[in-house]
Order: sequence, then C-alpha cells, then structure tokens
Amino acid sequence: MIDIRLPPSRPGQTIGLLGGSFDPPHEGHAHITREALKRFGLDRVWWLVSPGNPLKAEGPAPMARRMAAARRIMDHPRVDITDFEAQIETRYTAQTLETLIALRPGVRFVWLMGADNLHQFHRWQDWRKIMETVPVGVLARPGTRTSARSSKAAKVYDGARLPGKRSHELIHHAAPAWCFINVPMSTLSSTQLRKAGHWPKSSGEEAAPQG
Ligand SMILES: Nc1ncnc2c1ncn2[C@@H]1O[C@H](COP(=O)(O)OP(=O)(O)OP(=O)(O)O)[C@@H](O)[C@H]1O
Ligand SMILES: O=C(O)c1ccc[n+]([C@@H]2O[C@H](COP(=O)([O-])O)[C@@H](O)[C@H]2O)c1
Repeated sequence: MIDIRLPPSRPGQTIGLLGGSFDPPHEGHAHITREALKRFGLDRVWWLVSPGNPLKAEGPAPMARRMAAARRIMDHPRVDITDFEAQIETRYTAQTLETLIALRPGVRFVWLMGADNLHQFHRWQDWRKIMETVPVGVLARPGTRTSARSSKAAKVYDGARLPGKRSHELIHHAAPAWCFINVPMSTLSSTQLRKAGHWPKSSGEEAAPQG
C-alpha cells in the first residue's frame, strides 16, 4: 500500500478542487480560487497540480517547480496545494475523483474549472461520470462565456444547471449539478506568460508578474 499524502479535511467539509497544469501558476488562478471560496461558500480549495493534461501535446515543467511556484502565488489559509495525482499516477479527473472520494468519505467535493474547460469538457475521459459524481462550479473567463454555455456538456446537462445567483446552493445539490458564475475576469493565462518569457523551460527561479 503506497503512502498517500493529502491535505487535512473533516467529514462534512466542502472542498473545491481546482485541477490545473499551473505551468506557470498565476494571479488568475488565485483570483478564481478566492471567488470560488466566496461564491460557492466552500470551506477550502485544493489545487491539484496535474502531472500533465491528457489533451495537451506538450508536457509541463517539472512537478516540483510548479508546486513551489503555486505555493508562492497562492498563500491563503483556506487553500492547499497537492501533487495527489502524481502520487496516484493518474492524469484523468474521473480517476482522481474516484480515489479522493474513497480516501475521504464524508467530504463534499466540488470540481472547479474555468469556462474554457467547460467548452471542451466532453473530450475528457468519462466526462459524464465526472458530472454525475460531483457538483461542478464553472468560472467565467475572457472570451469563453458564449462557447462554454453552448458546449456539449452544457447542453447535455442543461437540466442540472443552477443559475449563477444561486451559486451558494451548489454544494447542497447531488450530482449532476453545475453552476456558471460571472466573476470579475482576469485575462491572465499560462500560455501568455510562457510566450512572454516569464517561465523559461530550463530555469530554476522565476517570477511570474501579478495583475
Ligand atoms: N484567467 C483565468 N480565468 C478563469 N479561469 C482560469 C484563468 N486561468 C486559468 N483558469 C482555470 O484554471 C484552471 C487551471 O488552468 P491552467 O493551469 O491550464 O492555466 P491556463 O492559464 O489556462 O494555462 P494554459 O494557457 O497553459 O492553458 C483551468 O480550469 C482554467 O480554466
Ligand atoms: O480527465 C481528463 O480526460 C482531462 C482532460 C483534460 C483536462 N483534465 C484536467 O483539467 C484540469 C485543467 O487542465 P489545464 O491543463 O487546463 O490546467 C487538470 O486537472 C487536468 O488534469 C482532465
């Protein structure tokens, strides 16, 4: 039996899971995390730093480097950062959720993502199973509001959508349930930061700009 390290939790707690490549992490991630805590009324958020998005051709920077940068950017008393997926050797969210729920019975997990991910959610492995396992909170992202709302996942689960003004109810709903919230938007993206040279592939120390 391998020894799994997870952040602390208690049965009954509501924990939002923000999975991401975080290559690099940026203030946009921190911003949506604070918004999710507030708008969904969550006790905590865990950042799941992914070993690599299965839909992205290029692998990310090494895990240790992304974990360290994530801890520098998101220093918040109600946020934990974990390499759980690397520990259980998966890159697939459905597998992550199944394992987490088995390890932490009684915790109410909510999957969090930016609107760009809702747009392509139907390409994720076992995406319907994900929708039917945990409530999903979707946060507005510039340029993706319309495509997210007209996505296949949004259409298939239209009947399970909670209006944004009722976002606090999401954690009380059994899956399938999802909620799109309009939050003040951040234009930041990891792609933009990599292109601007703030996250060179080979260096050890770097500072991603805030804003
Ligand atoms: N500025 C933002 N606004 C809203 N959601 C965001 C923003 N940046 C990232 N996210 C969301 O955070 C999660 C993790 O994102 P990720 O680590 O891929 O960063 P990214 O900036 O989207 O990276 P990349 O440009 O490499 O795709 C995803 O669900 C993504 O949609
Ligand atoms: O499970 C899948 O098939 C799947 C496909 C694409 C993305 N994901 C997850 O979605 C999260 C966001 O990915 P990213 O690269 O946009 O930060 C991250 O946790 C990925 O592991 C998961």
